Amino acid sequence: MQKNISEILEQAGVVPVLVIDNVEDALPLAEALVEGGLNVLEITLRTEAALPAVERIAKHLPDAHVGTGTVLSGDDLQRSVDAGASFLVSPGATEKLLDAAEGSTVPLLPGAANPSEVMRLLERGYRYQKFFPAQAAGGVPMLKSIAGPLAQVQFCPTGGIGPGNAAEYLALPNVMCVGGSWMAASSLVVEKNWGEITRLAKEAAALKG
Ligand SMILES: O=C(O)C(=O)C[C@H](O)[C@H](O)COP(=O)(O)O
Repeated sequence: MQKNISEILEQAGVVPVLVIDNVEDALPLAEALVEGGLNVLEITLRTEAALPAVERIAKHLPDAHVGTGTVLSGDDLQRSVDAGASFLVSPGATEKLLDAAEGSTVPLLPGAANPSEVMRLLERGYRYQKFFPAQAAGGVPMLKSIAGPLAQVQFCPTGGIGPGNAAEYLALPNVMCVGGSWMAASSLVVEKNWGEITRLAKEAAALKG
């Protein structure tokens, strides 16, 4: 259910959240990010190209840990596992999704946005959670407040995080990594500007401290 997810995410520091429109971009994009020092990649299931992209990266880039994001259902979960995803990320959590994840060997990082959601996930055994949408749901002050009563939970905040505020999140004791799309903006992917993506990835990787 969540076995090994902390090892994958803690060493990641920053997790690029990717929207891939063209499967041909998958390998050069992943290579550019790995070259910049970011080797844990989340590919959102928002495009037709997402699952073929996961397959390609899982097969050809052993240095990368590729997972899927926007996992909303048991079906999304199964298709991700079949494509070779090594972790699964959901923006929230439903009972149906959590039931489906119980039988999965690939770990799930479910999302929570407030203390009740965090507690519900804890009841289901999830000590590692995505905090989404991080900035809109209260950002760094919210995570500091949650750390009081719910200190045992480690978060990967995502949503509205960029080079200007990522370090502030990463400095919190209850943050194991942050996620974000800034180092692989769609304009850079459309231009195939892999060099700039590597440069931004290097900057992001340096934030780990
Ligand atoms: O698709 C999912 O599973 C999500 O939860 C959404 C992503 O985490 C955000 O889209 C990334 O947010 P930005 O870095 O603000 O672009």
